[in-house]
Amino acid sequence: MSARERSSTIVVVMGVSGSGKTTIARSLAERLGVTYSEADEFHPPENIAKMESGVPLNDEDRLPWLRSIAAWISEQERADVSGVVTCSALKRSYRDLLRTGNDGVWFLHLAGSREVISDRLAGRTGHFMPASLLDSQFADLEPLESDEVGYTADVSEDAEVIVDRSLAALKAAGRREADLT
Ligand SMILES: Nc1ncnc2c1ncn2[C@@H]1O[C@H](COP(=O)(O)OP(=O)(O)O)[C@@H](O)[C@H]1O
Ligand SMILES: O=C(O)[C@H](O)[C@@H](O)[C@H](O)[C@H](O)COP(=O)(O)O
Repeated sequence: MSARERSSTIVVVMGVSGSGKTTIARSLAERLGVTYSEADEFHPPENIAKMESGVPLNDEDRLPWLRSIAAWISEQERADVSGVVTCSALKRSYRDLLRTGNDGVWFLHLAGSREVISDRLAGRTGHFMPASLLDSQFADLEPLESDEVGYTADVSEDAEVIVDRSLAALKAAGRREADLT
């Protein structure tokens, strides 16, 4: 389907662990009135166990996980349904995999300093991801590039401000869902 024919949008909320993906994605999905999905639920159990034990995932570990998320996105697009999904999508090659064949993908990168994000992880409880993996997340991170469709938000802002700015960026990009908010 060409960009002109495309009508649904899938917002992929990306960034390192603790950047606010879950917080922002939930709120964005609610404001847009669209379906929401959490990337952590697509990990095979061995990936979760690996992260829990303090070992970062590598490209090989992430491949089946990214393929499952891409399949979810394709399903929404085939049904012409819009949605929001969290996915760290740290590397450009991961994002290429997610957008290939999925014309409606629009990335929202939650970008911030190691200091701010590490403070937030220190305050988060009940999550399998250890804060000790944050350095490896930053080492893998390749920020959203200028030719990639989407928007980069500053995580030091309040969540409501990030959501408002993201909705404005979606609207500026001509995505119909944002007109309804
Ligand atoms: N913009 C924000 N301002 C302040 N705290 C935030 C913001 N976004 C997220 N948080 C808090 O930071 C922590 C990590 O956010 P979370 O949504 O779990 O990130 P991720 O899903 O990327 O790991 C949570 O405790 C959350 O409440
Ligand atoms: O690619 C990865 O290394 C993981 O997907 C990782 O980026 C993700 O962040 C974890 O699943 C932790 O979950 P949170 O991002 O929700 O902290």
